[in-house]
Amino acid sequence: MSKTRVYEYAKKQNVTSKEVIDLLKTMNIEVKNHMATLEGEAITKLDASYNKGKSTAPKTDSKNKPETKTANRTQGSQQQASQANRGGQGGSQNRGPQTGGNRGGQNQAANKGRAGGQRNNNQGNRGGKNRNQKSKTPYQPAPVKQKELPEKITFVESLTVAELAKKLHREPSEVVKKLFMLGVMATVNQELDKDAIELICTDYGVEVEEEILIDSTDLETYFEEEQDADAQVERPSVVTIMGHVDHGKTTLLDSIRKTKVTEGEAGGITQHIGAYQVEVNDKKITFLDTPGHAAFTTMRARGAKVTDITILVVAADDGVMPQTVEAINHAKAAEVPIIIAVNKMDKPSANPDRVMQELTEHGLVPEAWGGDTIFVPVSALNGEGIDNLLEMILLVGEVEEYKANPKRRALGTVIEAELDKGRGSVATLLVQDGTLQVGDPIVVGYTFGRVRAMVNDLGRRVKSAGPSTPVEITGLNDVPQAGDRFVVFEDEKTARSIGETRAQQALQAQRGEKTRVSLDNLFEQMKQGEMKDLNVIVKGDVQGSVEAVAASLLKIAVEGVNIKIIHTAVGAITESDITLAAASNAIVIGFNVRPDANAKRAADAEQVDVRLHRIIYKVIEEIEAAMEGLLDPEFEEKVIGQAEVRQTFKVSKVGTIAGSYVIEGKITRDSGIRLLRDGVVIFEGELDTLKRFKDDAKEVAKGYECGITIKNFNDVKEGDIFEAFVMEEIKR
Ligand SMILES: Nc1nc2c(ncn2[C@@H]2O[C@H](COP(=O)(O)OP(=O)(O)OP(=O)(O)O)[C@@H](O)[C@H]2O)c(=O)[nH]1
Repeated sequence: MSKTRVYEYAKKQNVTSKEVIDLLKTMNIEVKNHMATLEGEAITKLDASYNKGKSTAPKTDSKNKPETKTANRTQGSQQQASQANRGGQGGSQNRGPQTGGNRGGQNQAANKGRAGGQRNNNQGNRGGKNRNQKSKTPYQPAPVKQKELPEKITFVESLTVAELAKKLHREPSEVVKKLFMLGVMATVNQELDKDAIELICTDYGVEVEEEILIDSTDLETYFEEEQDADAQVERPSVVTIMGHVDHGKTTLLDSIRKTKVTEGEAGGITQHIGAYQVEVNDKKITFLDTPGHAAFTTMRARGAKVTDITILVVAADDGVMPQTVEAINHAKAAEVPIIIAVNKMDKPSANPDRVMQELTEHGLVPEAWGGDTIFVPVSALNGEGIDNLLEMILLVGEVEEYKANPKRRALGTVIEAELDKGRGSVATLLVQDGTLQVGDPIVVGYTFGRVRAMVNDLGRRVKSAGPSTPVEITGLNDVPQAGDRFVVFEDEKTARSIGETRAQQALQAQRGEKTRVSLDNLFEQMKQGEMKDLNVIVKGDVQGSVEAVAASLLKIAVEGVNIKIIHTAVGAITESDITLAAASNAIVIGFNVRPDANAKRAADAEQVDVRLHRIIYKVIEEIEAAMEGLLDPEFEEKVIGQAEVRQTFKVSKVGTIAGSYVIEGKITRDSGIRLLRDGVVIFEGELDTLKRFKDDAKEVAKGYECGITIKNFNDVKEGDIFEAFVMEEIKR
């Protein structure tokens, strides 16, 4: 059954969202707010309740709701209608012949289909059953000499009658005839939409599938492709190290590399390519060795999820510092597991308990204290505890089960890239899935090429690189950017054409940047259902004011909006705050602080909304005002036209099509519809299809004929009147 949001439902019933929410409460159905989605069952219950309500209400003019009798009928027919509607609908021109003849044709086809073997899919079966039950026309043998029907046909977007006929191994004239029987007037060269194609195929008992064309230039789609679970094998975890200045990130990365990389790789010269791999207990771990969350979040801001696990380095002699907190919030925002490395344990002043205590305040509770965060005491300087840390990484990797398919064409993300005088464009790529081979045609960000040479983190030339492996490649036309995606294609021609198209798109995109959330467009984005949370970063002059602003923000209660504070800190607004905001689609609130020059530039470039205030209630007022638009708008009904039903006919999959004549005003596709019989409202609901001949129509004006079907309602009779209305918003 269909889904609808609370406010949409409320609008339909002409009541407030709150009323609906309260009613749901009495039914023990909890919904958060007016944006919540209602499932079939809830809708059914609500419908029942509202229709009951109406039955007891005194009968009023035609503007009002149906009376008891009709309310019941509405209910009863809903199932029936949704059944009929399930497979979509065909064209609905009201020139179809008598229903009897119609069914006879279908029956014949259905039998034919079955005679041709067990090729009926679900749809075919369903259709076939229906026809068998209803049909009283005797079976007529099919013409003998016809070619056999195919088992299945596919199409993209639409087909002309001639194309469809060819696919079905039938004469176009036969298909035209059949369409006519089904109430669709079409010529041989006419395009048939999906519904009409399905209608015909179901009738023939031929399976049909629409091939959806994906946008091949959107690299993201290749990352989202569904993968064969059987082909998935374990892959190394990809780890990023973060932490406060001087807490030992670089030392830790060096120490891990020194102790592990050269083992079994004697003579290998480690080379800085932005990432490296180590081997522990016969398993590999990949480290991104651009420490710090700047790189981490920059990548995420560009849409790339690269890191599987974050190591948060906290110096035991210094404890949790501002950038520690920032790193935590970055990792949390990216939903990446965190392992704590309590560093500098060799120092006499080391106080690991204090680190644990302080991190607990940020939701990172050690296992020893009943939490689930792994803490590993280490000394990056003398190597103590490093093995333990690496084992913990393997453990988390095992639990999270990171997998990839080494057999597919490679895809992944750019870690670093630069222009080398001798070698041209040089890029370090992290292969995230598949295996990258020398010679592969590749698209990287907005550039493309062929992998000319590959060098691994030990400076060795390699021919292939599997999942989670970092490699440096040459052979690209241009220099990509860190965080860009790469995808390997089957041939160079495809890679070139996709690369070139993407370069063009990038140019165009620069002109019309995509919209980030700002208080100005907040309402619009929420209305379109694009946002449920408003992410906020709060920076302030002193801890007290930051806390006060955050607390007041959380108290804002506006239906449908959830304020989520993803980061708070004392100090000026920095570039790092802006990158986090951009990556998390957040707004930044500065209380008695300003952005520094870099942050200002970044905010402009990334179009992050930064709001500066000096008085708390102004902050709250501003946010509330932005959300105000989210309150339920009030609506007023306006009747826009009337149509008279001149003829009705039933089509098994579609339901009842009402061939109608517009006698007043106009009927529009998106108008509400009310069915009047002898001046009494029989049904009120939504239009399902509005057609002129076989084409969907946006609106049909006075003096024209049209075919109308109503959602979930089939009991239409000749002489009934459709009243079309729209709800107009009343400005507050
Ligand atoms: N005693 C001791 N000193 C350490 C340890 N780890 C790092 N250090 C020292 O701490 C200082 C900072 O270490 P780095 O590795 O540069 O710290 P970082 O976090 O990379 O610093 P930034 O790159 O500036 O953010 C250096 O002087 C290191 O020698 C440790 O385990 N024990």
